Amino acid sequence: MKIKSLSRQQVRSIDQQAIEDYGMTGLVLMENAGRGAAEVIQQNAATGRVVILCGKGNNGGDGYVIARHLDLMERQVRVVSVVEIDSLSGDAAANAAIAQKAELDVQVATTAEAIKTHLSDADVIVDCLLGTGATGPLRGIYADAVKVANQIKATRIAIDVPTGMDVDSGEADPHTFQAELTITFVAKKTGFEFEGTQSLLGDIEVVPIGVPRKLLRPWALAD
Ligand SMILES: NC(=O)C1=CN([C@@H]2O[C@H](COP(=O)(O)OP(=O)(O)OC[C@H]3O[C@@H](n4cnc5c(N)ncnc54)[C@H](OP(=O)(O)O)[C@@H]3O)[C@@H](O)[C@H]2O)[C@H](O)CC1
Ligand SMILES: [K+]
Repeated sequence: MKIKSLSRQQVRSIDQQAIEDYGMTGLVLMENAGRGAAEVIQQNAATGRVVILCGKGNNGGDGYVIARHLDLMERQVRVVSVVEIDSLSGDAAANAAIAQKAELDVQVATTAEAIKTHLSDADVIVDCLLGTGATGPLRGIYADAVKVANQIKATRIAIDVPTGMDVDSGEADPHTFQAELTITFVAKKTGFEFEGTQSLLGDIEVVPIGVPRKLLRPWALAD
């Protein structure tokens, strides 16, 4: 089923309906998102060390799921959290805890220098810093993290939306993550259609996250 581009509000309400009306859980949606993204990463960047930059919200939570599934594929993978892990909550905190209990390589780096150190041997950099919860210009360590990531010679893959890009308007912060590939959930986002976003998005792959067809029908593109 092809879904038309969705706004922040639309994709977040689909999330809410899947949970409230269909009884799905955020953890199931996050697992589907992360597993699907890991499979697309494996298809597009099949070798080398993957370093995943994680923020404090559910976009970051996706990163811990992606790490677990790439580890299962026997990839070398490292998570770099730009915030203290105990500042995470909900599904993101749950997946960070699973990753740590699984003894995955999880590092906390809250300065540009520390981030640079942990990115220095990356062949692939995955942006799980901010997704549809981002508002306004990049704050603090997030701007630093994107700046450092854009300077490293590696394949850059954005999860859901390149950090720094507004998901509705396509407006890009001066330090927006420059992706070769953007893996986005449920559907493309309205902001992706705007002038100048192509050079930041790279190729776009849409990953379904298990939301029932009936729920998606109102946004389906006529076949
Ligand atoms: N149905 C789906 O598509 C699913 C998507 N998933 C993923 O979840 C994210 C959305 O997660 P959310 O927690 O709502 O938001 P983010 O992770 O994008 O943002 C987290 C927090 O970051 C802070 N923030 C916001 N703007 C900025 C900024 N400009 N600079 C710095 N920090 C910022 C803010 O927290 P504060 O406390 O600082 O205000 C945000 O709350 C979605 O994109 C997908 O990746 C689910 O995994 C599954 C279903
Ligand atoms: K992102």
